[in-house]
Amino acid sequence: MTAFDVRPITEDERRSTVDVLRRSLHHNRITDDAWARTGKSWPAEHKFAAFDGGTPIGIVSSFDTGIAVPGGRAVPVAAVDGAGVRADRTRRGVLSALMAAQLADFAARGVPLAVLHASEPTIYGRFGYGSAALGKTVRVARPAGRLRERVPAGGEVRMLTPEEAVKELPALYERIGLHRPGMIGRPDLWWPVAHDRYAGPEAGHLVAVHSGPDGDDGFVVYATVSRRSFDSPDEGAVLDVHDMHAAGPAARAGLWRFLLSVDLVSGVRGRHRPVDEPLAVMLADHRHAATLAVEDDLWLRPVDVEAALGARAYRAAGPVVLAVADRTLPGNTGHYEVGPDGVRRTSAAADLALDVDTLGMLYLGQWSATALADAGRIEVRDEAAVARADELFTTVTAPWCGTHF
Ligand SMILES: CC(=O)SCCNC(=O)CCNC(=O)[C@H](O)C(C)(C)COP(=O)(O)OP(=O)(O)OC[C@H]1O[C@@H](n2cnc3c(N)ncnc32)[C@H](O)[C@@H]1OP(=O)(O)O
Repeated sequence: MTAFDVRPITEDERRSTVDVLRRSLHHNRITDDAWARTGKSWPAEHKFAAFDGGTPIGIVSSFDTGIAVPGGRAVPVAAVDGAGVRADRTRRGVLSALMAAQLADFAARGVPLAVLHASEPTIYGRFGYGSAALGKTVRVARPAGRLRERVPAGGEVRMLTPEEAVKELPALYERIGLHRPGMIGRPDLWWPVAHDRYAGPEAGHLVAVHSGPDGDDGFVVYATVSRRSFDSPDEGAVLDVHDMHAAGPAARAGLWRFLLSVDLVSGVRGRHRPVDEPLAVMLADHRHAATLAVEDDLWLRPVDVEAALGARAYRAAGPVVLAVADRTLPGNTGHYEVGPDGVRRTSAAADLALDVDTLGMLYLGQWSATALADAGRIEVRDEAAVARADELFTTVTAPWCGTHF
């Protein structure tokens, strides 16, 4: 067993703790220049570190923002944007102690939900996080891949200079709004690292904006992966979409039309796109779009189960009583009646029993109760309640985060 103390970090410990995270993810230590540009993204606030003597050996970090939940409300959320333990101290309970401190802090501050993107899917279930929104990796082959004629059109796409992108993207993201369950707000501290991709000294990304009848309504940040030769269409560059948001179908189509029109390109690839983005059926030949992978993207943990359940809307169906078990935050363990008229704790017998991480999977509408029961994640005590839970929790639009953090 390694001896260590867990406590919030001080202002002076920001840089040493960002390096613990970076080294755990196999990045070099941050340079002075990069720290000067992006250090604002790593404030001391909301960070817990494990220390051996004065030396940090593990770190968890989060920032506060809002998340769209089914029904359209934006609810406060803690976005966990870093977790790492020094390689010689792993598997000794350091992350467990940090997560316990962080979750206790979220609960004490009344934050109803926490979210993260996981480096590995086996880590966070034990801390109550469930895989709540998937993302797909798509590739459209060029030059054959082109949009059908009747796909919405009419707007304009213009490329931004790095300076324009730094100035315009934050307001544009806000204007587009959190229109899908799972989308999160991007606070000021989120942007410096993003800006570095198109405006930093090693910037490899380009930015294009779509304008419709009411002004700017979509943007794409993409990188060009060049090839050695342009001798055949198969050997052109690949455009890698890093960040793309659109306010509606016309803006989305306009941005894809633009990407598919760039010369000397053999393919356009997007990672962690919404699973229901209808890209294939926007193409003249849908086989020119291939889904290469569907992966876990956003993980969600109800921190205050009653407040979390009460924050989202439900479709019309009879109520169900859920028995929720939560080992890390035992105050959540209990029975909850969930229906279109609201949510309340109850002493009534449970229809369905599940752990809090499975509730996280159900919450944004990605997984049906039927699928989770079939997978053995929901214990069914009343068979008829499964169909009611499907109806209550399902969403028309697939959840999607679309923000890397
Ligand atoms: C939100 C994000 O930032 S995602 C990025 C996460 N960070 C990384 O992937 C960086 C590289 N990895 C690491 O730094 C560390 O291995 C961490 C942070 C993932 C885990 O830290 P540790 O201190 O080793 O975790 P800890 O000892 O508390 O493990 C708790 C349990 O999780 C299990 N576990 C921890 N990491 C992993 C893993 N990568 N894969 C499978 N199981 C794991 C442990 O075996 C242990 O299980 P047990 O309770 O049954 O004994």
